[in-house]
Amino acid sequence: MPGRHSGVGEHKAPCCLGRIRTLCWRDESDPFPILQLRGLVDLNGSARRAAQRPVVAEEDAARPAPRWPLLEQAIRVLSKKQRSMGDSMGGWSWQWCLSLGVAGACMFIALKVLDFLWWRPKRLEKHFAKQGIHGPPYRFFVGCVNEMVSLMLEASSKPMIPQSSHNILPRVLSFYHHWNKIYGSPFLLWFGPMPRLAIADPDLIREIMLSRSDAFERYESHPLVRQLEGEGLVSLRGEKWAHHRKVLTPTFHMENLKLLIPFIGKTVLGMVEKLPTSGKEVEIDVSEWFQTVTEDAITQTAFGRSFEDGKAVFQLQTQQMLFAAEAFRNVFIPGYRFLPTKKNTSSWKLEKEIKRSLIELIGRRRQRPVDEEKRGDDSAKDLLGLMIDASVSKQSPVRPAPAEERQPAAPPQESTMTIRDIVEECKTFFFAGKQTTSNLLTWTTVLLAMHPEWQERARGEVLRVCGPCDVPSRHHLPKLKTLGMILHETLRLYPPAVATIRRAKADVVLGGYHIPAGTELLIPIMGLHHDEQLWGADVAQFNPARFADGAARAARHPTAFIPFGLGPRMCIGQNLAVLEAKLTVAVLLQRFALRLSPAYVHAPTVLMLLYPQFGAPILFRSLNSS
Ligand code: HEM
Repeated sequence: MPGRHSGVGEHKAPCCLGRIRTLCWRDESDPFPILQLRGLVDLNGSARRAAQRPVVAEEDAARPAPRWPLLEQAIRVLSKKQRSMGDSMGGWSWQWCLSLGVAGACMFIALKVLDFLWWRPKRLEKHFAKQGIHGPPYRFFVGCVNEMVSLMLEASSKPMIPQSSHNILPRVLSFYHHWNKIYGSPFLLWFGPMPRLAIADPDLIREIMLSRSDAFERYESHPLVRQLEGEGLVSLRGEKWAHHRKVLTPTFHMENLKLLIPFIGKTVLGMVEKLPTSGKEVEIDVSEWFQTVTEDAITQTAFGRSFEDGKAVFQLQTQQMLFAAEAFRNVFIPGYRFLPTKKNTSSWKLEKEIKRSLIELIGRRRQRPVDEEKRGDDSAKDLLGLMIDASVSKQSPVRPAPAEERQPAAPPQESTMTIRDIVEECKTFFFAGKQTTSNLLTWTTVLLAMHPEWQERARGEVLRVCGPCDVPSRHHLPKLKTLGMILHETLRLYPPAVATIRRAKADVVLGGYHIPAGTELLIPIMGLHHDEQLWGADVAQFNPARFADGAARAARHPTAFIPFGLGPRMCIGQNLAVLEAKLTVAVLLQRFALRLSPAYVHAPTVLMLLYPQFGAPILFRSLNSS
C-alpha cells in the first residue's frame, strides 16, 4: 500500500475526543489512522473492509471482520467528505459534526417530547377555553388520571345509600358526574397528555356516532384490553371492519336468531331444573350463574352444529383471557407481553392450541358434503360458517345488508378472512357476547327482586302468553311487552357499557366547536341515561312504563337512550342479547319468585363493564313446590 508507514506516534488528527496515542499504519494523505494490514493475504470482501477500518490500538488489529460493513462504509465516506471539507471548516472533524448532529437530534426529540407532554396540552387547553370549554387543569404527563382514579376509588369505597337507590351515576362514573357539575357540557379532561372532551348533548352525540360518523373513528383500546377483547369487529377500523361487519351481519338478523330459541330455552331449562322444587328458598349469585346461559348462547351462535368443538375452543380462550385479565390488573410495562415469561409462554401455547383446533374444525366443515349443508336450511347461519365462506371465496357470498344498517361502501372484493381473522373474531364474539348479556340478566333480576310489583306484572304477562311450563317460543317473545319494557328500563339505569370513545380523524367543526384532529370524544352512555333534562324528574326511579310507546319516545330526545350505541358501529349482537334476556327471564318468572338476599349489597361499579361489586345473591323460591 503506497504511502504508509508504521510507528508509535501521537496522532494529531483534530478530533473532538482529543489526541489519541496509538500504534498504527498511517496514510500520509489521510489524517485518520487506518488498520494495520499485518498478516492479511486476501484483501477482498469483508477482510479488506476490516483491513481498512480505523484503529486506535495495536491489539485491535486482531479483531474479527466488522459486523456492520455498511456502517463502516458510511463512516469512510463521511471521513472522505470531511477530508475534502476539513480545511474550509477550519479543521473540524467528522466526529465533531456527528456529535453536533446527535446533540441536535437529541434536542429535537426532547423538544418534541416536551411539546407533546406540556406545550401542546397547554395550547389545546387555551384553544378550548376560548370556545368556552373548560375542565380540570392538565398536569404534566398524567393529565387528570390521578384525580380520576381517586374520585373513582373514593366512590367505590362505599355502597349505595340508600340501598334501594338507582341514582348510581355518582358512584359508577364519579369523575364524569363531578366535573360535569363543575364545568358543564362539554368539558375537557386529560387522559395522560391526550385531550378528551366529555360530550353529553344528544344532538352532538348523534352527529358523532351517526350523521358524521365518517369523521370519527373508534378509539384504539389499550393493548391489554385488545388482548382480552380480541382484534375482531370491536377493534377493527376502516375497510377491514366494513368487510367483517358485512360478512357477519346475517347471523344476527332476527329471522336467523329465532332458530336459536329452542336451543337457548333448553340451556335455561337445564339450569333451572337443577334448583330445588320444594318451597324452600335457594340463594344464587346470579352474576356467575347467568354466564352459563350466555356462554352456551354465544357458542351456538358462533359455531352452530359444531357446538362441542366450539365449546372446547372457547374454553381455551377463557384460559387465555384469564392471563390477559391478570396482566390487566398488574402494572403495565410496555412490551412485557412479548417477553418469554412463564405466563406469556403459557398464553402463546394456548394461542397455538386455539389456532390448531380452529384449523381442524374449519377443515372438517369444509369437507362436509354440499348437500349436507343444504339440508341444514332449518339450522341457523353460524358465524363460523359465514367466516369460512368469506375465507374461501373471493366474492363474499352474503347478501347485502339492509339499507337501514348504513354500512359504508363495500370494500374491494378480494379481501378475504384469514385463519388469524377467524381466531380473533371468535375471541371478540366470546368476550362481547358473554359478559354484556349476563350483566343485563343480572341487573334485570336484581331490579325485579327490588320491585316486586313489576315482578308480578311481568309474571302475569308471561303466564298469560306462554302458560306456566312451556318454554317461550318465537311466537311468544314479541308478545312479552311488559318484559320488554323492563329490559329497556334496566338498560337505561344499568347499561352494561357505560361509555364509549371516538377520536376525531381530522380537524372538525362539531356543533360550532373547532375540534383538532386526534381529540378523543367521551360519550357517557350512562350520563345520557341519567340526565334529568332528558328523562324528567323521575330519572332515578325504576319506571318501565316510560317505555310503553317504544324506546324512541321514552325520553325528550330520540338519542337519549343508546345502550347498544348508535350508527354504523352499533352493537351487532343487540337482537341476540334481548332475545336471550327475554327468554331467560320469562323461564325464571314462570317458575320462581325472586327476592334480594339479605347478603346483597347494592354497589354497582365499572371495570370495563358495569357489574355488582359484591356479587348479586338472589333468593329463588319455586312456584310449583311439590
Ligand atoms: C346487553 C348486551 C349488550 C350490550 C349492552 C352491548 C353494547 C354494545 C355497545 C354500546 C356497542 C357499541 C360500542 C361503540 O359504539 O363504541 C357494542 C358493539 C358491539 N357489540 Fe355489543 N352489546 C351487547 C351484547 C352483544 C352481544 C350478545 C354480542 C355478540 C354476540 C355483541 C357484539 C358486539 C360487537 C361485535 C360490537 C362491535 C360492532 C362494530 O363495531 O361493528 N354485543 N355493543
